[in-house]
Amino acid sequence: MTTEVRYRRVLLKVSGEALMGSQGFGIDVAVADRIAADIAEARSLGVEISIVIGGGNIFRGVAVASKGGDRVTGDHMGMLGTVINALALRTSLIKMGVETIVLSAIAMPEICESFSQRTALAHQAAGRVVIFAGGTGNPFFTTDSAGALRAAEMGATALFKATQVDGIYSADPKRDPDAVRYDRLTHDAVLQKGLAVMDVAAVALARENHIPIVVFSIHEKGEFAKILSGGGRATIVTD
Ligand SMILES: Nc1ncnc2c1ncn2[C@@H]1O[C@H](COP(=O)(O)OP(=O)(O)OP(=O)(O)O)[C@@H](O)[C@H]1O
Ligand SMILES: O=c1ccn([C@@H]2O[C@H](COP(=O)(O)O)[C@@H](O)[C@H]2O)c(=O)[nH]1
Repeated sequence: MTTEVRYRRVLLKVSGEALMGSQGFGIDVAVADRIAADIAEARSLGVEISIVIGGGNIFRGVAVASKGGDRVTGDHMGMLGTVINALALRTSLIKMGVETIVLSAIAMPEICESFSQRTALAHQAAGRVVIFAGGTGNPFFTTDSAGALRAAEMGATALFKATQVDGIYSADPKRDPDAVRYDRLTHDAVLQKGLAVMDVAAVALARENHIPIVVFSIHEKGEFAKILSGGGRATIVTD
């Protein structure tokens, strides 16, 4: 079915941290299944969706660096965590009947195919959901930057960040109860105000490629499809 939607081709950045549910670490399969159901619902609107998955539920390189360890090794560990998450989300999507392929920025041919833009576009054209694992494949980046990068490479008309909060605030709402939520912002304003919901490199790359960013809560069931259909609760960042 094809319905009237805000965006026809989107890159969805899924929070790794959200995957752990209330467990405190790792993957709660029920949460992965729920996120997969939301993706399947959005797809049924006729939207082409590719996904970058984070790794915050498993490992972040800065955790090693903050304890005096080697940042690059820590980042390698973080990127490997995103591959684990990608395999879990693929399993959940396949259970929902959604044809899904994992492409990794770091070659591991026994486990999944390697990323190339050509391969990714071919899978997308064949109607598959593509999950990009391994971030950008480089240390000192995040999966938000990978999201902006893959959005540009896939010709996505929006970058959706499905995260722990329901939009962008004047400060981190988890730390500042007086933080005020924005409905709309420009890329420039996000950068100038130093709003840390996404890293600077990701916002700058989206700005350069005129890709809107949509920040919404991953915890609200059905929100992804609602926003695509013109409703829902999100902060929308445009030029
Ligand atoms: N100005 C802000 N507006 C909204 N959230 C903010 C802001 N500043 C900081 N944050 C925090 O940023 C977090 C989202 O960033 P982050 O990418 O680290 O998490 P994530 O989406 O769970 O990703 P992952 O687990 O994949 O790394 C929010 O949960 C929120 O607490
Ligand atoms: O391009 C990338 C993407 C990620 N990393 C490392 O992985 C972890 C997990 O990613 P999150 O975006 O924090 O969810 C990240 O902290 C980095 O350590 C990377 O090195 N390069």
